[in-house]
Amino acid sequence: MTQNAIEIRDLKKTYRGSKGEPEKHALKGINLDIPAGSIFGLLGPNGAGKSTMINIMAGLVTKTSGTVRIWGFDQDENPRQSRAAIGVMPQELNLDPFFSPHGALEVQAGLYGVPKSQRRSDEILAMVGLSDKANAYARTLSGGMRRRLLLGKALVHSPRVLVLDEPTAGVDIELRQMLWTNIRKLNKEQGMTIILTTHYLEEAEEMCDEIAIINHGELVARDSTANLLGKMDAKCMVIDPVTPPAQLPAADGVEVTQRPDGTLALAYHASQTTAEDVLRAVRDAGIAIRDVKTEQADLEDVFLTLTRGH
Ligand SMILES: Nc1ncnc2c1ncn2[C@@H]1O[C@H](COP(=O)(O)OP(=O)(O)OP(=O)(O)O)[C@@H](O)[C@H]1O
Repeated sequence: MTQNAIEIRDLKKTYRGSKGEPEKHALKGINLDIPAGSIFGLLGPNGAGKSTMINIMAGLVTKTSGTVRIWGFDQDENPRQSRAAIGVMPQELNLDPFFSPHGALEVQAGLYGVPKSQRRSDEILAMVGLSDKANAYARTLSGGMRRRLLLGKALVHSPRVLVLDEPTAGVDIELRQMLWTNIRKLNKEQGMTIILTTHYLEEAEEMCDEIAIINHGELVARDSTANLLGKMDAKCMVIDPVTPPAQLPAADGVEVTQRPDGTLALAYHASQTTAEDVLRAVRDAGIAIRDVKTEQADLEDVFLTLTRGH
């Protein structure tokens, strides 16, 4: 077994500008190793370059320069083996309306040269919960069913590495749980390396062992989820006082601002200060609390924190 499922070296992608627009440097020299057997999160704001990177791995977009090895196979030197090692569940729900789910899996298996005797279409349909729709027209499938079928299609050639581009964007809780369960199962039982892009910090926190963050085509962070979340523990408690405060609360590690609506925003780091410490500072300042809520750092804040100084 190779140690790294993916090895990316100095990967660059420049899109030519259309109609007099300047060219776009979507990836500016990425170096990244993704350990075999991990669940790896690729995070970044819109336009950061995530899809470009994934599509290069999948062989759907041509890189400008650099090397990509998938399961030890260099994409340029061993295109067939590197392609066989990876399966991709795309973001768009593009399915051929004329194929049933069973038909779609068979066609996909054919494309990858999987012999009939080794096809697992029924097993895959059962896994993604589509057995009862095996022979229905794709156009009669709901959005959630289509997404499950796309996951199934990515699995027909039993890839070592599974890439999921925004697997749970806009899906309901039930489907999200199902996708998460399936992904964990593939990782645990088959040792499949999973790479997923997501906008949801919660998803990354719950699913991923390690995370890379890209911004403007550059890698700005790469660490274990635990370490990154440690850096992302900025919280904010918002207090609505019964009467305007005579003095502002003061405590170590707490930054207080008065908002225009009369509420007090108390920013702190959960790893250093507890909510109880913050509340005590409020009470010590003689402030009676009408209402209280907490705001968590979202990906946007995390980015600001992580990219500050870059
Ligand atoms: N075919 C293309 N031609 C020109 N520019 C492109 C093309 N595809 C992407 N880009 C540009 O490259 C940059 C990176 O885009 P990319 O889709 O990889 O980002 P992303 O991180 O996947 O964003 P999202 O989360 O919105 O999918 C963006 O500025 C985008 O406008």
